[in-house]
Amino acid sequence: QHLISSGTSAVESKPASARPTYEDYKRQRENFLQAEEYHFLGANVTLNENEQLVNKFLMRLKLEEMVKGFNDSYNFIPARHIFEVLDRFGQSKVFKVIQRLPKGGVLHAHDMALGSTDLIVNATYRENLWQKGNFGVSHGPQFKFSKEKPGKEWSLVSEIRQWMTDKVYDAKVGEIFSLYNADPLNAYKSLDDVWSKFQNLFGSLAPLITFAPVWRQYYHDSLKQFYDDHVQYLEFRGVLPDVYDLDGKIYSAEEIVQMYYEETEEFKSSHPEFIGAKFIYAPGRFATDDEFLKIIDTAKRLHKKFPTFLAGFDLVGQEDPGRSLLEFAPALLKLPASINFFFHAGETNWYGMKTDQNLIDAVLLGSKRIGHGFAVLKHPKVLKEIKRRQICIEINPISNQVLKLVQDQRNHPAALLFSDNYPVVVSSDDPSFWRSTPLSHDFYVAFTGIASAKQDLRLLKQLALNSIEYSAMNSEEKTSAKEKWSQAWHDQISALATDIVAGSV
Ligand SMILES: O=c1[nH]cnc2c1ncn2[C@@H]1O[C@H](CO)[C@@H](O)[C@H]1O
Ligand SMILES: [Zn+2]
Repeated sequence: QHLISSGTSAVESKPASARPTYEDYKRQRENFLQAEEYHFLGANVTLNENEQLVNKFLMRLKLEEMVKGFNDSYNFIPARHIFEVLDRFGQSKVFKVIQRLPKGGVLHAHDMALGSTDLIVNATYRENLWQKGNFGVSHGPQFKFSKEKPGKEWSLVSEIRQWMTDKVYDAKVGEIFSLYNADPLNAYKSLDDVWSKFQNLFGSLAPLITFAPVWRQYYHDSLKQFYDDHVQYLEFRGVLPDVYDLDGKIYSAEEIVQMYYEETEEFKSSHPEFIGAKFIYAPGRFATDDEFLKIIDTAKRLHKKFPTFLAGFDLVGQEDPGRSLLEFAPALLKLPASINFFFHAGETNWYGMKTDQNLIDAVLLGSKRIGHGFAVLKHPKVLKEIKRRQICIEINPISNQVLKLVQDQRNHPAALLFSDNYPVVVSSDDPSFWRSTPLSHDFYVAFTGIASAKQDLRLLKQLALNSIEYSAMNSEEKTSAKEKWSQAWHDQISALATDIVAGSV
């Protein structure tokens, strides 16, 4: 009898008193494997002729890389820390194909860590920038834009650049605003250790990046980098820090979101293939009750002023020491139901603590998507609910590695989500701080390191489609987004197919 196609499941059928014949066993085995593939994320996707050609090529490359890794996992990029293998991505042909594919949208990324470090370096070439202190081993100087010298210990960056040389100065800035370390496994002793450096990065970067002209430019240039990585849509989280200018003006939350909105509109009109961007207001989870009252008020005001550009609300910061969703629940439940929740939850290695319980609260509070959900496998009932309610899990593989939840991507819990068609998207969280591209590095790691060796182009296509489906766009926006993505996908697949036939890829 067939294990899968016959009505009786493996569990229902009694253990055989006799052993199966070899033929029966082989047939059952065949059915078993087929059933597994049947459940894969992407299994429902069909591929046309060109896509099949690209798929065959891509799978040959993927297999080559996997066989090399299977023989010696030291050769396998996803098995190693990204900082040890950053230059190896560029040598991978699979990576090159992934770079060219339209990947849909990034639904999980953060305001001050979107664009590459170059953008931060560029900002330090602006006039009126001052610094206090020197470049140390673990931290940099303080920065500030100001018409006048802010105090005795401050010097003009333009003057320091003269004696230091631009080359040296740029390199120092690049080092300071990144978690990159050539020896990452020794550099960071624990998750808390790397998180403290990570959190400090945001703090020290803020005075540089929150200068209004830089704020706009950084966001605009980041969108361009996403676009160049074939990402056509973005939903990003932001804390809305104090943005300032040379006249001493401090911008309100509304004014900051207005800047994002204007830059997005401008970018859309100069890049017609770009679908757009939305903003998720995501202040820190360390807020006191009093601060949270103000946060709630800001969320309501922003929701009123930007009913579509504001996608929703989230809370950010290290989850283990941070306050739990349960603590905020009374206030959160009073927010109008039209404000979507996109909570970070279960970004932890702990089990049975308040952190992984955030997953349950995220579900019960009606979160539309869950950021990371790293601990979700430990909560089968949550797994059931996210499928039933179609709550999308936003996985960020490289973030999880750099922030020390997983060392070897083959151990990433999202493998289960990929094996059983869960609602899931792949995102990059803070690509700036790990020197990765807006999405290609994470897609590559997910495709080769987390997914089954058997999962193919259909997985990548499904992930792109999911990023539209589970976005905060309304149905009309989604329809037009799908058109733009389909067009780009079709064009790139055709171009790839041509290159493959010509042997030029
Ligand atoms: O993966 C993450 N989990 C939780 N918080 C994060 C993550 N990445 C960035 N931030 C938080 O986002 C703020 C900037 O928007 C930062 O303050 C940082 O704490
Ligand atoms: Zn995040």
